[in-house]
Amino acid sequence: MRISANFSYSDHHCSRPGTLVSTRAIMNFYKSAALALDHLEKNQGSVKGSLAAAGVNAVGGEAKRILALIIETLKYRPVLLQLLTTVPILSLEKLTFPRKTPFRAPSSQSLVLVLLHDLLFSPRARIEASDKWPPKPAVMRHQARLKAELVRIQIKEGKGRKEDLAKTAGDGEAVRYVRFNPNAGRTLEELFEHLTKKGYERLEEAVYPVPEGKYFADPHLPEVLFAFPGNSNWWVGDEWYEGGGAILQDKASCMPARVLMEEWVEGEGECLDATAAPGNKTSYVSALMSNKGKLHAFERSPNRFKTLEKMLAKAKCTNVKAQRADFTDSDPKSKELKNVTRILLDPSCSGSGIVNRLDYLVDDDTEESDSKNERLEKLAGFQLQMILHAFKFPNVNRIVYSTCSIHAEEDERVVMSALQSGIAKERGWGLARRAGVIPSWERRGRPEETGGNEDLAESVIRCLPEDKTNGFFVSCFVRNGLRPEDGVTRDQRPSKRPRDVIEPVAEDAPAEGGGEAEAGDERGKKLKTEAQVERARRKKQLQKAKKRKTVE
Ligand SMILES: C[S@@+](CC[C@H](N)C(=O)[O-])C[C@H]1O[C@@H](n2cnc3c(N)ncnc32)[C@H](O)[C@@H]1O
Repeated sequence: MRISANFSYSDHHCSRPGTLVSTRAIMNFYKSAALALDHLEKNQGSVKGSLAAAGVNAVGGEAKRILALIIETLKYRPVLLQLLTTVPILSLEKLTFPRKTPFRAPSSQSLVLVLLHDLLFSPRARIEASDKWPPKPAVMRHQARLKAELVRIQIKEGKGRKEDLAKTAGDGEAVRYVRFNPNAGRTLEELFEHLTKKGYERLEEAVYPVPEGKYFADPHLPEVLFAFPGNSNWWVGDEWYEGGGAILQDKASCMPARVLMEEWVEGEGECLDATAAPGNKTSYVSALMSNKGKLHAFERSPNRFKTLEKMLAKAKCTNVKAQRADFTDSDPKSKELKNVTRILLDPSCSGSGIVNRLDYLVDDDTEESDSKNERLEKLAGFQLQMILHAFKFPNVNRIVYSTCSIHAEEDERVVMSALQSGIAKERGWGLARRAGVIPSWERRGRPEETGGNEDLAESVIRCLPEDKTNGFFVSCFVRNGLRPEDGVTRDQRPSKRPRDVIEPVAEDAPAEGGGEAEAGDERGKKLKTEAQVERARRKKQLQKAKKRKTVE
């Protein structure tokens, strides 16, 4: 992908000949770009679409300049974020860059990112704004440190030019993760010895990118997960891999099982993986149960069920009872399932988090797109239906819902709709607080998607490729947990206040990603999320407005 940006960011300091742009316009220029960046982080989509969606009213040359700045900032985003960890401008300049910004203002982080881009990577290497505009001096105060730090990163990465630090496709693969599986019968010490024999040295601390020939314990899941350089392949034909003792699994994909099994004690009850194939999470849950007790695994697709069976056999999971069945057909009160206390729900999703490329950013959005939105709506309806079914299990006290999607439609909005459902209220389902959901993981939910409730947003996990994982989302429902009505803490009018789930609406059952029809106990009926209701309302309004225009 190559994006042309053959114009400069002009203003009255260094403008194109004959152009005079006011200071206010320049400030808006940076703010607009930052607003669009915020929108992209939350919703993905294309850069072009993000301008309008973020409420930026720019056309022609101005829109082009803003778009170029956004694209260029995204290309350097990983290195800019790295700089912000060593030169923490956001905390050093709190007054100018507050943690919470007013409604309709860009986040401080996005604003700093676009300013840093211009200072460090634009052709003129400067922030094109008046010195009186507070964000500019706040960044400039750290100019020397930033430049020195950038040179250090450049040397460390072996890049001749700073432009070579731009993100390229495949960056997300710079780390390969291997999970140790104790079910296979060998110890971690034995794995370490094996790796030493293979020529790998274990580091005491995390270093990114992982140096050639080295590996280390992942800082968030140190007992089981190990990070290797992106180009490693020692496991090909290796006895540990073939014997199921070493499992290749992305870091984010390990999180749901870990969160599900928090404070698990043997004898508490049974566990259930509602959507199990290919079985990576199932095998991790099994390991966290020490391969004891009973773990029910549901998988609806016949082909994927075969893969699941193979995977479980290879990983030596002897406590799993796998069945090729639809989870929503299961009877929560049955003798077989009534002792289940924990459920893992990792249903089919759009998979948008797995995208490791920037090309989606420049797609034209002529169709950003009704069909895409419709697909997300269907998925969200199906995902919600799965959660509501899990809520019915009489003895379940913990349900982890995860997706490999970065779309709020499938993540926070589904969770909010589930929390607003009648059954959640009746049975006291809420969210587990951050303390029980890998609290050391920094990237949490989007408060604007939780009705402004920061505690709710904090209680869920989001991952993005720049976290050296796939894009991912993890939430954890518990009885008597945090609920939407437990205090809105953000001084902001929520952009989308969740409403009650509308149930049921007589329509065909929704189809999910794989194109298979979903069916639950509300057979032939479709549950609508708040997002779906909102979208339908907007569509109607638009149609009305169009009609009015035609008449006029
Ligand atoms: C995202 S994948 C699960 C990945 C798995 N948790 C892992 O980590 O290996 C979703 C799976 O759920 C299955 N599935 C979808 N709807 C289902 C349902 N209603 N009941 C059981 N399985 C379902 C799909 O066939 C697919 O294999």
